[in-house]
Amino acid sequence: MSSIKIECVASEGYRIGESPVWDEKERALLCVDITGKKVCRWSSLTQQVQAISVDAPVSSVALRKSGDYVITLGTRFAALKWKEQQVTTITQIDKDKPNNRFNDGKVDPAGRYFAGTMAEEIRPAVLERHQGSLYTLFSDHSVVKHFDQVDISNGLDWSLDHKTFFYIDSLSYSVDAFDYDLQTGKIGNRRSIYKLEKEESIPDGMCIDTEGKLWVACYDGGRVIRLDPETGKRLQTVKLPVDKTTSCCFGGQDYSEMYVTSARDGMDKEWLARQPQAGGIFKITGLGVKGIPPYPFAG
Ligand SMILES: O=C(O)[C@H](O)[C@@H](O)[C@H](O)[C@H](O)CO
Ligand SMILES: [Zn+2]
Repeated sequence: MSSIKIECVASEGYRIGESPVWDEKERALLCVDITGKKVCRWSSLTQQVQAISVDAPVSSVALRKSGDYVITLGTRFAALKWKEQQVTTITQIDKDKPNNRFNDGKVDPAGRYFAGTMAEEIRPAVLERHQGSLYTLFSDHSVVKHFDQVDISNGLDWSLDHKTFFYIDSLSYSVDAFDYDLQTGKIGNRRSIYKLEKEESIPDGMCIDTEGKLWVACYDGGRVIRLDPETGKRLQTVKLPVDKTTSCCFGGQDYSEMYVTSARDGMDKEWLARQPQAGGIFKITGLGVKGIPPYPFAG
């Protein structure tokens, strides 16, 4: 049995830290602070964070095949050049919904950028319901909407055989699966594979490991849970020293470390005093399982 170690590697105190992605080339962890309107990069070599401020809530970041990054910014898909600190809009969605913004996003194994939207929150998990949709940005920069009526579009990933798409609409308290067609990027046959237990609270970001098991960050649950999508059983719980754990990814040497982002929005003074690391980035080692490299956007 391996021994699990949890370390806060960046205590920047992000308002809503999200979308951790390992950038192997830079040996760095990318992430965003959604309401803090920042894209951040923590270098494992220097242990320092660099941040680029942007003009709207930035909800996810992904690698790009041609180098640099793509982001979801407000209701836009955009390109981000890191060195130049330059943001260029690729395309805009939800134009008829001025109160919407993108939330979590991730690139599929064929290089398409999936990301969903939600209404802006009044406070955590309180918002106008059913306003969100799930979108895909293709490499030719065309966009497809898969479905609407989403509350809080969140975690997403693909099975190792690329035949299943996993997805979380947070307020359904469920982790769902769809059949996935890698050739076309189409999804279908939605079903629930896991319903969160009360103390697990709200399902948020997620990622898959090399054994095909899902890791889900539980917002207000202060933990990540490992699920078997085949049996619908929870296999493991790893608790963190903060309640608002938002998302997770694997990174580091051979993708053997897990990185977990967290938030502090919605916490009062007393709560923050009890959890001074809220909004930090955590590194978990000793899990005894690895992840897979993130796919870069092909466009
Ligand atoms: O991190 C996200 O994905 C959202 O943008 C957050 O706001 C939380 O998930 C939400 O508050 C929990 O329900
Ligand atoms: Zn999220």
